[in-house]
Amino acid sequence: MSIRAPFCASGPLHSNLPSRNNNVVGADNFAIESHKICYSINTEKGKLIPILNDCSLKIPSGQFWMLLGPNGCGKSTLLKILAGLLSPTDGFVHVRKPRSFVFQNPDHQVVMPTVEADVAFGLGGFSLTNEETKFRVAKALTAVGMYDYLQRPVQTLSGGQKQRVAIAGALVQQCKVLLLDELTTFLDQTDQIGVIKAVKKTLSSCEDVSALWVTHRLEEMEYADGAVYMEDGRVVMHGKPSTIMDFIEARKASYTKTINS
Ligand SMILES: Nc1ncnc2c1ncn2[C@@H]1O[C@H](COP(=O)(O)OP(=O)(O)OP(=O)(O)O)[C@@H](O)[C@H]1O
Repeated sequence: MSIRAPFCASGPLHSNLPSRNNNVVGADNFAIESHKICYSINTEKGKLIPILNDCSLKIPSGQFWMLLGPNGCGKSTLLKILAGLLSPTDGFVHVRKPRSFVFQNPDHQVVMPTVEADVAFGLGGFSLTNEETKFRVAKALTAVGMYDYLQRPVQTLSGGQKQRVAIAGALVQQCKVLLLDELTTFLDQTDQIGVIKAVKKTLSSCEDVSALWVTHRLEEMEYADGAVYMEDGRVVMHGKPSTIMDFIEARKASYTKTINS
């Protein structure tokens, strides 16, 4: 799993969980599939706090999906489980690999002085020649519309540009699934649109890459192929964006109240 941040998960994913028939879960046409995931936290006083309950979803390969729901409903926790950063207490999860998790804060993403070096950083363990590295870096930066910034110092980039470089850092490792945690939170409106369009374009140009994008912004749904809606630690529904929008519209009063609180 590729992750461009201060902590990292390694080893086989959830090897303690039951394996299932491939016809039911983990089939190749789904990039992400979870079945009845539960996640609880043990407090120091020995109290068990349930965070996720029976979360099941299926996201087809090559698609761009959104994950929405009120504050505290469990979106980030679910995303971290899909990324392998947390292990579920119960249930089954299958995510195509390699997969990459990109964080909310653009300043936590970039680790090297120039754009080119930063994107190449993720190829450290790949034993590639210089030419191969340069080719892959150029391809990843082109996919997110940042090739012209190859030699730029990363500290001179805007937040949205840093996010796109972070996404290129994931793509350069030929990841199959991008897990994106509220990337537009710290960005101004132009950068927000720039990043979401870059992800959308990347998915059209890179064969078979899927993305799950956590957001609070309903206007971003116009870019989605599908959406997952959560409440109180549960996946309430997932499917076509229009169906999810209708559902949220019907609940808008409570949804708006919680996301604005
Ligand atoms: N380590 C933890 N200890 C205690 N509670 C936790 C912990 N991690 C998450 N929670 C709780 O689990 C719930 C879900 O958190 P999570 O961050 O997944 O929600 P979210 O939907 O991403 O929220 P937001 O939209 O505000 O980012 C919240 O009530 C949160 O306080």
